[in-house]
Amino acid sequence: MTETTTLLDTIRTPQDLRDLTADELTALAGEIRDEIIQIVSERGGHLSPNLGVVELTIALHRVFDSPQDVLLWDTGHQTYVHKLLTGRRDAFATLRRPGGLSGFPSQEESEHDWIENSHASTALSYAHGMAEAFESSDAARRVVAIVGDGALTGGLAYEGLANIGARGLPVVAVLNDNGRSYAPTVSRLSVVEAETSNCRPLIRARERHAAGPSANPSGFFGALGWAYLGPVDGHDLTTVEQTLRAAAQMSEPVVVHVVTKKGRGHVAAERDEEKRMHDVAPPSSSPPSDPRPETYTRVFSSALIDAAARDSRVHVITAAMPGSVGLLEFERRFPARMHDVGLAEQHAVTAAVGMAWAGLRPVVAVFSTFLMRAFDQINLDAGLHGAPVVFAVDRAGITGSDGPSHHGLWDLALLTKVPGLTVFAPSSGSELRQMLGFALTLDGPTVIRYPKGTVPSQDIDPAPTGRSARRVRAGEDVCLLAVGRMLGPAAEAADLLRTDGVATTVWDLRCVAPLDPTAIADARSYPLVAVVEDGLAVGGVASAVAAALSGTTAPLHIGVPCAYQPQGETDVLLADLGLDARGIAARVRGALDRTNRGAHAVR
Ligand SMILES: Cc1ncc(C[n+]2csc(CCOP(=O)(O)OP(=O)(O)O)c2C)c(N)n1
Ligand SMILES: CC(=O)[C@@H](O)[C@H](O)COP(=O)(O)O
Ligand SMILES: [Mg+2]
Repeated sequence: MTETTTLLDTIRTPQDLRDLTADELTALAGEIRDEIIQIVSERGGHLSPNLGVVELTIALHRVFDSPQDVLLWDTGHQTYVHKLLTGRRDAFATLRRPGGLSGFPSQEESEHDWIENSHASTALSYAHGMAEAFESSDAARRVVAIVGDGALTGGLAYEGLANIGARGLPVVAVLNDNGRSYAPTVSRLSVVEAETSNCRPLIRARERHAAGPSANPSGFFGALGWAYLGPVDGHDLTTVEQTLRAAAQMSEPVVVHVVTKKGRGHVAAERDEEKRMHDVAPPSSSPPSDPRPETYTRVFSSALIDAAARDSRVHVITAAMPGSVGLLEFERRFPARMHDVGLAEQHAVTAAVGMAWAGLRPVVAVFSTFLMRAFDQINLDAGLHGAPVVFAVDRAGITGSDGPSHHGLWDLALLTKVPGLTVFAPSSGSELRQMLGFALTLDGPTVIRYPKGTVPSQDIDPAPTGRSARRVRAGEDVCLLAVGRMLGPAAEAADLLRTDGVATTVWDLRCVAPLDPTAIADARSYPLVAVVEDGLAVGGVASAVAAALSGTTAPLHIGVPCAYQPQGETDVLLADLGLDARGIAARVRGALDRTNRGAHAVR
């Protein structure tokens, strides 16, 4: 029996949308929501951002001729509808799986996709560049940037707005204003626009959309050289389409301000006060355990609350991810000391230096991958001034299904090059807790980097406090220097090596900048040293150890190649990279064999 053919089944390319009636479009929107809710519920992913842009995406693909016209999705987590309408409906069930559809746009997947990374606030910069090129070649191609209200709190977005406005390039910027990042969006430009242009709060301007769009030369966008259409109801497909068609005819930069509801059509999402079910974890394969397994993020959250209870100078800054980095309870306990600066990591770092200068003890809680855009601020605002800022760098190392733009692989290689920056890598929850308490006593900048996921069920050889590394087991053939969560696999690899008769010492480095002289002095006495890190193999901790051991044995670099790593299950990705016990042991055996062959060759 043939399965019932749905309208969605009939959409193979965006052109198939053109002939649908208004009723069919409404029915299609319902099918799309059902599909997204089903697949995300089964696999995890970004739920509410996508439910909020169903009508908008349909209208965009009816008005503009992708890929001749360019649709640039900022941050890209809200492109599931776009993927369903551009020939990927059959593959949609592979979303975020190894080898499956990416959770973000992917040029490899489709000619309709452009911006692959999920790092926010970039679309208008890409749009500026493409519009300049089309202008110079008289190419009749429209450039459309779809930017969330959260993404519009990132500084790079303003740089794009200013440049496009100054050049008067015919870019259409669709402001998808659902009032939220994860939490309610701070410093919402859309409110500024509504108030400035109409001296009315956005909520009253929402009533205005019924009167239809009107070009508005005044207001914030007008000051930057943009026309402004809206705000319009982003779920009223007819109005959105009309407004986009009006914008498509304009020969100047124009903002189309659509007001959408994050999670539209899914009651649980609409009621989720924390984050409107922005992202949903895949259902756990194991039965819920009580208590919940402890994660590094939850340990950080608890340790920070304890530190803040002891010291009123402790403040914390997040860049629009309070829940993801574990600050919700802190915010409930110390609302005046929790600062959400929006999608603005560079601002977060330098504001923290300002706080430190004025006598506070600021902590910046941020994903490793997103912190990288603030390297200059860490280096020359925090590092150069030796400011006592603590960076709680979450999601360090391989992170899993979000793929190459989310793995936190560059922090060790970059942050260990900042003079005076202390870098800790805890291997357990107790170490993380100790390190945070200790970092808040230091008079210079400190990084504590830790991975996504649960802490080891038991510490390997609980360590004394302080900065020192610690030796887990004594031996004399091989010295493994483990970084952070790599202590577990390194200790297991040591057990495997010992069954081969290879005496192996394992160090839990704990502090990777500056390196612990005790561990380095010990490592000098071994014929073979290996550094195991879930960061870049070249330029990271292993390179620092090689410099420290210079003149003696050059260490094995057991880490991640300098390449973009795919999406997948974290443990599988780590094993594929040789960062599990078997892989580490195999690398060491190989080095020993080469050493032994070399010794035989010399005789
Ligand atoms: C530079 C950067 N920092 C943090 C994030 C994590 N992040 C992903 S989506 C999101 C919220 C985006 O809000 P908005 O642009 O309004 O899009 P919405 O989800 O509301 O559609 C954040 C903070 C990111 N993608 N990029
Ligand atoms: C798109 C984005 O950047 C975040 O939503 C990210 O997907 C969350 O990652 P975690 O699952 O690690 O919280
Ligand atoms: Mg938003």
